[in-house]
Amino acid sequence: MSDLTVNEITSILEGLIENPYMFYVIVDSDGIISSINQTYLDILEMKKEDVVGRNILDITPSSGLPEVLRTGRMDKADIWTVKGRDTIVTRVPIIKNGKIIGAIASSLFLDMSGAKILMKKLQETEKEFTAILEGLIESPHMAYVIVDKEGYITVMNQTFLDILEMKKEEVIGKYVLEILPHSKMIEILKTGRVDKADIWPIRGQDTIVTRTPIIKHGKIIGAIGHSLFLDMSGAKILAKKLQETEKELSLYRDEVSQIYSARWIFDDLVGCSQEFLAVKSMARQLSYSISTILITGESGTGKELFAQAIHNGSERKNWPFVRINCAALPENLLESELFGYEEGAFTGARKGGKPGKFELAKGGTIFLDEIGDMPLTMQTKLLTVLQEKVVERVGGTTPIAINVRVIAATNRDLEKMVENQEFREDLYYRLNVVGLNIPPLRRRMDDIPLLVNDLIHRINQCLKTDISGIEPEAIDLLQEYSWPGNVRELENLLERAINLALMHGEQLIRMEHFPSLNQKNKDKKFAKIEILDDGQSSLPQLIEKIEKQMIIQYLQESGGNKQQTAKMLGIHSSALYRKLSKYGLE
Ligand SMILES: Nc1ncnc2c1ncn2[C@@H]1O[C@H](COP(=O)(O)OP(=O)(O)OP(=O)(O)O)[C@@H](O)[C@H]1O
Repeated sequence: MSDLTVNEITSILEGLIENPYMFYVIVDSDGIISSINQTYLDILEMKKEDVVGRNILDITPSSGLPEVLRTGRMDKADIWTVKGRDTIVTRVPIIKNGKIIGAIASSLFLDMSGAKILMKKLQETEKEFTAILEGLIESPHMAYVIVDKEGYITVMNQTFLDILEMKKEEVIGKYVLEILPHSKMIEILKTGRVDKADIWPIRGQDTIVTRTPIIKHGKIIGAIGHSLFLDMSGAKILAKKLQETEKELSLYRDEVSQIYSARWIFDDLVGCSQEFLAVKSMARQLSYSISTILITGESGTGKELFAQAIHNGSERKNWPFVRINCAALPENLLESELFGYEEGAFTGARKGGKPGKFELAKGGTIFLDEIGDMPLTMQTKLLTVLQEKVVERVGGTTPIAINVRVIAATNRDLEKMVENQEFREDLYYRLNVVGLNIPPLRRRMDDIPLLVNDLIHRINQCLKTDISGIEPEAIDLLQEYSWPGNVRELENLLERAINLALMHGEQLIRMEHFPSLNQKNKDKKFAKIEILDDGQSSLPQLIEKIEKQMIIQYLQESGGNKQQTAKMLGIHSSALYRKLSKYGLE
């Protein structure tokens, strides 16, 4: 406004204000009227030309404008009677470059009948409010006290009086600390803070107390304290229920953390062969990352152990490790197991729904075992989840964000499955961000002595036995076998051997305690001879044929490990090398 002249302001206002319920007058710095609207002229019963150019005091002797011109102060909402009608007048100085160059008076006309209706409504509302307040104050479930700004009690309801076993006249007008020595009301008066839902004992009963200052015109004029009284019998039932629920909850929590936890750590993974150590060190590295991992390897090689160790070596170790066997469930169940379901999603759906494994694994790791056996339609759904990082429960519509590391495992040849269109190629690449291949036991026969000792120790603990060890010949026997069932098979055979040893009253495991292995080794050798005996070869030729066949067979069984093959053949490795070159098998 300060950049405009009085005349400019006048013309703007003249254009704007043609409101019959508003009147205004503008004067310059000398109090000379420069503009006036029709509404005001009608009140004065004068014409514009008789008013403009004259001093405001000539027209309205009691005008407040000269005072505004003198002081530069604004008059907000002054009640002003014009021809017997009350109006609210606002007077504003017009200031330009720090100087008062004029003033405006404008007023909103109040129609008095309207004002009366307003007043009546206000009174009614007030009555209603008072009734509500009284109702509240007299509520038997609520204790109430009000103090004035000095801390003297002005109101106390019957409930509070009953608790204190006092009469109204004994408390009203008393200093609050005299009646309630530990009251915090004085602090509220001093600080103006609000205490919402404080737990406070009143006569030995814990109650929920709220304390609020009463503020008028920015000043604290008192304070209210009220408490919600719990019916004690109800409260006790509630408390009992709460305790029971808490117990139940902690039981579930324990159960969940027991079920969904990983046991194995890297130190438990036994092996000293080059191949095994390389895989172990790679897995250790992977535990620091969050990438999805695909663990491949034959059945019983320790894929799940590796997955657990990776989880336990990661930052997620205190969160769940949730395993799901994708081969064990039919397709429809697999979906609800993985993603959960909402109440009423299908007949038999549990009330309240059920979280899926992805939800349960929140913050942790989900281990998708036997991923190669997942049906194609589920593969598509899994791919979407991995891409979008949200799951939707079966029958639900709300997406749930998941923060889960995925480790998948399979003993199947996924690449071949992709070729045969039995496994989605895009899912394969999404899972195989990092691949970890656990070598079969026959490719790392050097691990056998260590593994055997570790397994004997574990089986001893489990069966509460005390087998002292194993004889070297038995170890040799174990190292000659091809272990199609890998470490799991070794574990089973050892357990059987321990039982046999104990039955014979022995503490040491010997070759004889592996009858099936002895038999298998014999069968294998006989089988080869039978196949090779064509009845036409001379003896030296036949011997050479047998030798060549055996070398090929053992090489295959040991995964090309020559040292291992030599051991299986019972010859020195240099002899094996000579024979390899003799038969063109290098
Ligand atoms: N390096 C190891 N050190 C100690 N024990 C091992 C090792 N590898 C495997 N085992 C033993 O072998 C058993 C089988 O391991 P695991 O279940 O992890 O194999 P897997 O490859 O996941 O098998 P599957 O493909 O059948 O699910 C384990 O219970 C464990 O006792």
